Amino acid sequence: MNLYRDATWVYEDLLNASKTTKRTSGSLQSIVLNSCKRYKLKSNPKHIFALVNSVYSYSELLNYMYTRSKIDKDIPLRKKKVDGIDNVDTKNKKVKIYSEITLKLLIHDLFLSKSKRIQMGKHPIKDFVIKHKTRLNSELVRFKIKHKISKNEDAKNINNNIDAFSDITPVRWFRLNLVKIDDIENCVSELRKKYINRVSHWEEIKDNTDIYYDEFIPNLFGVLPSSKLTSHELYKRGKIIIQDRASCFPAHILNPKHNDIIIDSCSAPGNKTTHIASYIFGDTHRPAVNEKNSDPSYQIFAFEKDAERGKTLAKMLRIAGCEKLVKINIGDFTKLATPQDYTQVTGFIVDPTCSGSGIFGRKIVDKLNKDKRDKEGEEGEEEQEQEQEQESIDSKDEIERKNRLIKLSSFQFEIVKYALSFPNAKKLVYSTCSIHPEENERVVIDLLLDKQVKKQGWKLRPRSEVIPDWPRRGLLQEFEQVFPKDEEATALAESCIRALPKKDGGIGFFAVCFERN
Ligand SMILES: C[S@@+](CC[C@H](N)C(=O)[O-])C[C@H]1O[C@@H](n2cnc3c(N)ncnc32)[C@H](O)[C@@H]1O
Repeated sequence: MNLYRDATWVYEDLLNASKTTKRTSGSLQSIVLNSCKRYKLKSNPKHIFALVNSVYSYSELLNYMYTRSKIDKDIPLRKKKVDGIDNVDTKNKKVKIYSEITLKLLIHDLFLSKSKRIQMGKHPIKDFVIKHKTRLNSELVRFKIKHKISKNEDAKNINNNIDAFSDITPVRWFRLNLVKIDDIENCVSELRKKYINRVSHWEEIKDNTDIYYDEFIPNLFGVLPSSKLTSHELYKRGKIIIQDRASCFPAHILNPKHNDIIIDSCSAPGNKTTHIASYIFGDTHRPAVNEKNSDPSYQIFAFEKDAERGKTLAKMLRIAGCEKLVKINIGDFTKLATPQDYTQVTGFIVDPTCSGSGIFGRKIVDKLNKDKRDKEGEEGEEEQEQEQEQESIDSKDEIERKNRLIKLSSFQFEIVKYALSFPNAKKLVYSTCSIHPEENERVVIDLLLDKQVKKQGWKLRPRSEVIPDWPRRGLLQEFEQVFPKDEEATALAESCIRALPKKDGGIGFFAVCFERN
C-alpha cells in the first residue's frame, strides 16, 4: 500500500502544479524527487516516478474507465473528521474513503502494468477494485473500440502524447572519480566484470553488458541507462560518478593543473566541481594540509546561491571525497566573492542558471506549462473577442519565451563579465545546457564586444585547444551577423562547442573558453 499512498501524494503535487499560474520548473524526475523529500516518503523514488509517469500517460484512458464505470458511486463513505475528530454532528459531512488518484493507480496496475497485478497484500481498496474488474474491463474495451486501437499501449498516446520514458538519455554516462581512485586500470577491470562487451561507438550500446570508452573525455564511459549502474559497488563508494558527457566538457576544457586555483561560481549540485577536483587532485596529488583539515589552503572555491541546493552540493562533495578539498560559499557569487579577495584565482567554471532547453525529462512539465498558457490564452481570448483584437496564442508563447530568454541572457552576461574581472584569472569556461543562441553565442558575442572585457585582454581559446575533434561547433550565422570578416566569424564559431540533445548521445549543451595571457 505504501507505494500507492506515496505515489498519490506525488501525483497530487503534479496536478496541483498544473493548477497554479506559476511556471513549473524542473523535470518530472525532479518534481518526484522534491515531493519524496518534502513528504519524507519511504518508497523508492524510481518506482514512484515509473508509476506516476505511466499513469499520467494513460490519463485519458484511466479517466474514461473511472468515470464511465461509475465506481466512485460505490466507494464507501466515512464521517468527515474536524480537527482530527470524527464529525458526528451532521449526516451530510461524509467523505469517500478512497481517493480517485489512488484508485486510478490501482486500476492502472491491474489493467495496464506489465504484471497486471496490484502490488499489495490483502487490503480493502484492492478488494474494491477487483470487485469492479468486469465493469472496468468493459469500459477499457469500449475505449479501444472508440479510438480504433487494438493494444492497451496504443491508449498511451491518446491526447497528451507524453511518455517521459521516451524522454530520457540514450546513454548513461559516468566517469571515474580520480579523487578516490589511485589505480585506474584496476577500477576499469572491476567495471569490466559487469560490462564485458566493449563497443566502439555509443550508438552500439544495446545490451546491459555493453560499455563504450569515450573518445573525447578521459576516463568517461557509456552504458545502457537501464543497466542498474547505481547498484554497482564502485558507484556506492563514490569511485564512479554519473555525469552526462557534454556536462564533462567544461572541466576538461579548463583542464586545471595541480597548482591552479579555481572558482566554480554556480556549483550545485556539484558535478563540475567534483570533476575539477578530479583534475587537480587526481593522479595522487593530494595536499597533506587538507587531509589534516588544519587551515586548509583551498584550491577550489564553490559558490551556490540557493541554500537548499547548497546542501545537495555538500552531500555530493562528501560522496566524492571532496569535502575537504572544496570551500563551499552559500550566497550570490557576484556579491560574496570580490576580485581583491581572490587574487590567487587562476581559472573559472561559470555554469549559471539557464532555460535548460537541452535537458531531458521535461516533456510532462513543458506540457503542464503549455496547458497553463493555453488556459490563460482561452480565458484571455474571450475578452479579446469582445474587443475584436485577435492575438494568437502562439505569438503569446513566443513573447513569453523571448522575455524569459532576455532575462536569463542578461544575467548570464553579467555573471560571466564579473568573473572575467578577477585580476589573475587566465581561463574561464562558460557553459549552459540550453540550445538557444540567446544564452550561448549571443552572450559570448556581447562579452567579446564589451569594452571592459576587451581591455582586460580576453579572447576565445581556439578550437585547436578546445576538444578539437568534437565536430559540432557554435552557430556560424550568429557570429557572421556581427563580425564581417569571414575568417574571424568562422574562428569564433569554431571555438564554441555545441551538443544536440539525444542526437549527440546526451543532453543539449554549449561550452566556450575565454583565455588571456
Ligand atoms: C546550471 S546549475 C549548475 C550546475 C552545476 N555546475 C553542476 O554541474 O552540477 C546553476 C546553479 O547556479 C546557481 N546560481 C544562480 N545564480 C547564482 C549566483 N549569482 N551565485 C551563485 N550561484 C548561483 C543556481 O542556484 C544553480 O544551482
